[in-house]
Amino acid sequence: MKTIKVALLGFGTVGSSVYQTLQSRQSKLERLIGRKVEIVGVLIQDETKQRDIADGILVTSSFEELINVCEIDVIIEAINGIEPGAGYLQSVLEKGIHVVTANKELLAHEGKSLRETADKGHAQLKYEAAVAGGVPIIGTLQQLLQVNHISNVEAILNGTSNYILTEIADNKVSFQEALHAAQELGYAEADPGNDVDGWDAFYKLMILSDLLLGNQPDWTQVTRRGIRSITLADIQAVETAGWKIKHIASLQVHEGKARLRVEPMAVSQGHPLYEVAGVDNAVSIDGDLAGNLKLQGPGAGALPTASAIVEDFVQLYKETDNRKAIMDTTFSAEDPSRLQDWLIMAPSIPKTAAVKQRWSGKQANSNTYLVSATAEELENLLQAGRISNYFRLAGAGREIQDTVPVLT
Ligand SMILES: NC(=O)C1=CN([C@@H]2O[C@H](COP(=O)(O)OP(=O)(O)OC[C@H]3O[C@@H](n4cnc5c(N)ncnc54)[C@H](OP(=O)(O)O)[C@@H]3O)[C@@H](O)[C@H]2O)C=CC1
Ligand SMILES: N[C@@H](CC=O)C(=O)O
Repeated sequence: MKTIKVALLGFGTVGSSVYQTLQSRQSKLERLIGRKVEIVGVLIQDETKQRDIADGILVTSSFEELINVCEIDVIIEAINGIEPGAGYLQSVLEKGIHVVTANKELLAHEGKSLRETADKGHAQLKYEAAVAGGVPIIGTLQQLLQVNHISNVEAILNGTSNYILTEIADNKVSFQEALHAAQELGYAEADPGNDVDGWDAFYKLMILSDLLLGNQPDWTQVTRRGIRSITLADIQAVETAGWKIKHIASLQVHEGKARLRVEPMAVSQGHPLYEVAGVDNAVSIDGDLAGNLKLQGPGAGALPTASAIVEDFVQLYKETDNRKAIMDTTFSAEDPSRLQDWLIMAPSIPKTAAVKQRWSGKQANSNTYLVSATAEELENLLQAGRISNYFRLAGAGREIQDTVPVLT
């Protein structure tokens, strides 16, 4: 069984997280792909930096050394900017080495030419991580929405901008403080101007344009506005009017013509992007058959981006047998003695009931109780005919803070 040999270009926020994910998911990868995966080399810029990389893996600042010394099946690229990455990827694709990249700036500029080289070299070029971080929008559009006519895509594509707008609105921090936090969290680009001036979302929109329309518009015809000029006063005024400011990339097709824009917009409650907060990205798609679909999740950061990259990597090799289970797990029976949180509809719950009663302080009416109880205790209440209905709690707010006996 031949081992798959992988080289990483870049060992920053994304590259190091891909490294850790590939190392820690060895057995899962082997089960999915049917082959061992070995990282053979890492390209970096600064050889003096301390890095947590296992002995035996070549760490070098010379691309030539990496390519000449290591036998490589797949290159995972996570460095900044167009060059030197574009030149590196052209040369490896020519040789038939597969590429997985997170680099949207490079793809927006050179995607077409890289795809042509990949075709000639019989190599694959994958780039899920380049648009919307951990949200699988590329795969969804490529594989699952091919028959639909897509008339409208509206998306939050820059995690840093969404994070900054949310922080200013919710925590009243300054623009600079919010940007600094986004940098600390590994969300921002090496040059954060790319984020806050709308370039990053613009590049991602161009990648979507390539994918959906087979081409990009004249860049000078595309509106591109960032979030730099937005103040807390703007945000508060817009929110008072019942709207929220969101940085949105859009692609609208009308009468056979596409219009692309990147701009801060005021969105109303009920709009698919209204509730998208923090570092989350979301893509809302209108398909003529599917209707409106929305994909949402972390749009930046080490692990979500590594997730998209490693999923792409698996797709390069995944056996065609899709009946193979994705996860290797067994089933567990309900533990009747485990305390769980429930919303119970009941006229009253007797003090004698073996239920530890807790009240959230948010009861909608006097017949609704939030209780913590085991499945057995709940069953007893049901048997006693005390409960008209019950629901296990899910989502935010299920941590009940105050412990107040409900009944006297
Ligand atoms: N951060 C995120 O959330 C996301 C980032 N991306 C994209 O992934 C890529 C990497 O981002 P990120 O990890 O955040 O960036 P970082 O700045 O954290 O890391 C960049 C890495 O690339 C290396 N590098 C830079 N220039 C060169 C060069 N000329 N030759 C060799 N190595 C070089 C750096 O080397 P050294 O360590 O020596 O400085 C570093 O290891 C970018 O294209 C970014 O747009 C995509 C999705 C999400
Ligand atoms: N800087 C980017 C990183 C992911 O693409 C962002 O904030 O979205």
